[in-house]
Amino acid sequence: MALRAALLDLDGTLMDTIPDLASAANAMRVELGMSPLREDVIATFVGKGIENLVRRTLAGAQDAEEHPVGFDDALASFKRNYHVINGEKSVVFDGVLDGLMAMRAMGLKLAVVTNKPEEFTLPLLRNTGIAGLFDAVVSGDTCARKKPDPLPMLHACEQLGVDASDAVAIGDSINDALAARAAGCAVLAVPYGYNEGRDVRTLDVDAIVPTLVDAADWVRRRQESPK
Ligand SMILES: O=C(O)COP(=O)(O)O
Ligand SMILES: [Mg+2]
Repeated sequence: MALRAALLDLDGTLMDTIPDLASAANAMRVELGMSPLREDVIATFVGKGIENLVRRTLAGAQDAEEHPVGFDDALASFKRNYHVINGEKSVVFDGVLDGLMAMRAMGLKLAVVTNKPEEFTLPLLRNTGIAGLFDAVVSGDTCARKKPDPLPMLHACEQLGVDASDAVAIGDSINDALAARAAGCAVLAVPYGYNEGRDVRTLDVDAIVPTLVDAADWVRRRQESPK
């Protein structure tokens, strides 16, 4: 079967959002009387949604307690700070616009499937001018469960009116790879994102593509000789 849709991860795949996420995370730590963390350390905390980012930032480590003391205040502080700077230093990665346009030209429907909550996702897509390229947006709080659960991928396919087996998910992390596999989608990974600090070569994916232009080429080849 020919592919009919692509499901794009946001943080680490479409956009480099680490400068803004790290600023908000560090503003939160400073408000709570803690010292700021290095940006590259905070980058390893991104991927499982902002509640996890806040937990990990409070702990200064990936393994964090489920309900640390002061979590609600910390989350409120993070959100307040992130609303102020969301998008300020975030940039669309090289190849994203050309890759998305190539996929659209091939007739694919496009959706964003991100763990970022909708209140941050929608303004970010609008302010960077790429919102109009997508037929659907599934955010971290759209469904009852986030990636790595398959639900957001399945919901995006439903919104686009395609079977999950006719969609390719493109992401930067284990959360995308697990969700896409469990949903029955094809799955590609980009190597330039975050993946919680791990090498993307450890992921179970159909291919690693250097950019979204290469992802579009992979789709084109697959349409020419379907499996
Ligand atoms: O919010 C996160 O933790 C990561 O978001 P993503 O799913 O777009 O990578
Ligand atoms: Mg990501």
